[in-house]
Amino acid sequence: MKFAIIQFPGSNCDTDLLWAIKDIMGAEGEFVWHTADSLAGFDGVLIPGGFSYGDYLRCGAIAAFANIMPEIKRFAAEGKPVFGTCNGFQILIEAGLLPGSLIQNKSLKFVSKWQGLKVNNQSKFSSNYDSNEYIELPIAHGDGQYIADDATLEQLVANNQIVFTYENGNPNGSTQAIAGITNATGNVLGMMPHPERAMEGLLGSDKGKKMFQSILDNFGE
Ligand SMILES: NC(=O)CC[C@H](N)C(=O)O
Repeated sequence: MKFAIIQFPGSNCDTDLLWAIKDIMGAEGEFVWHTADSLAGFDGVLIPGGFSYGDYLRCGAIAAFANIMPEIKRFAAEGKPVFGTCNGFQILIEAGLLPGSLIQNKSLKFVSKWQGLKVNNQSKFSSNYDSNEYIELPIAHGDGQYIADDATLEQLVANNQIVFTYENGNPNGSTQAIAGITNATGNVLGMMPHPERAMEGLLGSDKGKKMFQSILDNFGE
């Protein structure tokens, strides 16, 4: 599979994502600048973290109108995998590809640490994990508090769209401790934690690998 890693002014985990998908997972990957208008030849989209456009207006709000976004929306509508971590999650929400909102952490403070998570393995992005597996991944954000109206939350639960929830503390005050969700059709995933920073034991953990392996297994030929 060949993945497009979308770069915006202010992206900062783009190289980590490319390294994760290419060097660790052995798939193909290439950077795509936000002004591009085609994803021809790609099988998946990875949107990195960072501070696109300096987080101005709201995190992800300006990136959601980038030239490449209509193409990412087409890609998502065709059922191809679209993944966003941290600022990538914020961009997917601002673009309307995922429901709800991400607002400032309840503490009003930026939080950067390893965070416990529980994994729901009933998704195409998590099927390689054990049922309810406990993992720890790095988080680093100021605006990670997930909120949504009651109808949206009910739909997320009923449709099994909540993939990652915080365990051992809720670092940003997210509703129902939500850390990552998919869209209704299960091919777009956004999450605040950074699996691309947990790809080998030497760096603290390789628990992020199962997420990328799930994408390769479930969306590859
Ligand atoms: N690490 C990130 O991607 C940060 C996301 C966003 N800029 C925030 O502070 O919430």
